[in-house]
Amino acid sequence: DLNASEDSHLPKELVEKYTLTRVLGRGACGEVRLAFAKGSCEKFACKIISKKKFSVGGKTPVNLTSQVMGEVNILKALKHPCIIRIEDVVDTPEMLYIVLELVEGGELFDKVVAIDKYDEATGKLLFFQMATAIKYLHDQGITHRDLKPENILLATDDLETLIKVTDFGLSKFVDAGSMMKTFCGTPTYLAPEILLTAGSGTYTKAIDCWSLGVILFIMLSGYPPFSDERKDMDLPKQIMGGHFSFPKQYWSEVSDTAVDLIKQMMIVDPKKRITFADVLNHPWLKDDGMRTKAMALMYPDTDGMAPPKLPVAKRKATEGDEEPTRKRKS
Ligand SMILES: Cc1n[nH]c(N)c1-c1cccs1
Repeated sequence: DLNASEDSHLPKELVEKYTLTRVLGRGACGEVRLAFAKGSCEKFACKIISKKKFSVGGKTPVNLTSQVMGEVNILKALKHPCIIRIEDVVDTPEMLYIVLELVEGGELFDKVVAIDKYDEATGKLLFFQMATAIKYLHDQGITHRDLKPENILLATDDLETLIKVTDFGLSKFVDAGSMMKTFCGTPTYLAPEILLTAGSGTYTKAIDCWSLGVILFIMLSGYPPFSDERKDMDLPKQIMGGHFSFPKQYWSEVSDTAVDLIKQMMIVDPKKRITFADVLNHPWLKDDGMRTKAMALMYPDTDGMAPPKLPVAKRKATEGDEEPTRKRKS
């Protein structure tokens, strides 16, 4: 728990509204603490980001802060049952505090480790929610850029549960040295074009499709398509060459339709890769029973009937849109 001295470092604007307690997790951009709203005692997850990550030579460029705040305000406007909601943001010269919706089912990553792998029906139910959430983000002009099982949270401990995507849209700011950070971790979920175009920074929303294809591969088999344990080929070469397979030993119980979708999501050439609109129309997801269950999880108060689709205000063109764009100079 935070002791008084740590608490004293928190900004007044945060402390007057929330009590921060134990650490829930540590992400790439800082730690996440359990927070209680004063008065209602409603529980939240407070992400604490040190701006030192953005700073160049110890100074945080003012325009970068306003860009981050601009981005955070766009994210605050997002509203989807499978996307973690931003409740509040407190900005200070040194730190950024983002108060987020709390879910208590843990990370997809830990669940797959615990159960070895998902049965196909449950994997499809969770994957459909993820694809729906990312399609919504893309329709708002936002590319996630860092999809991995750690950024997919589960609402409950049940196998068939609502999922929540988190950590979207901020990654291009938090790791200002994004090229460094992008390449300092293991590129398990990284699309080949990021490795192939390193330095030019051109990328499109299709990178999210690749990453979600890798996640689906892992959910249905229990192991990753690319591994740095391979002796004959290093990880970047495996990814850029699309060197992955579906050995019978692990894939005999998985339908050909599911395998076909993974293959289409993990096409190396982003121009040939399936789009999210087509993912959602793929035969594997043409499953009314699954969709009824998903709708009931996403819209529980409306016996699964989705609310009417409201016209979405298109964001100005920004990074990650269809045309390959130059990544923001870091
Ligand atoms: C965000 C968020 N909402 N609900 C939880 N458990 C989180 C966490 C992210 C990272 C560690 S915990």
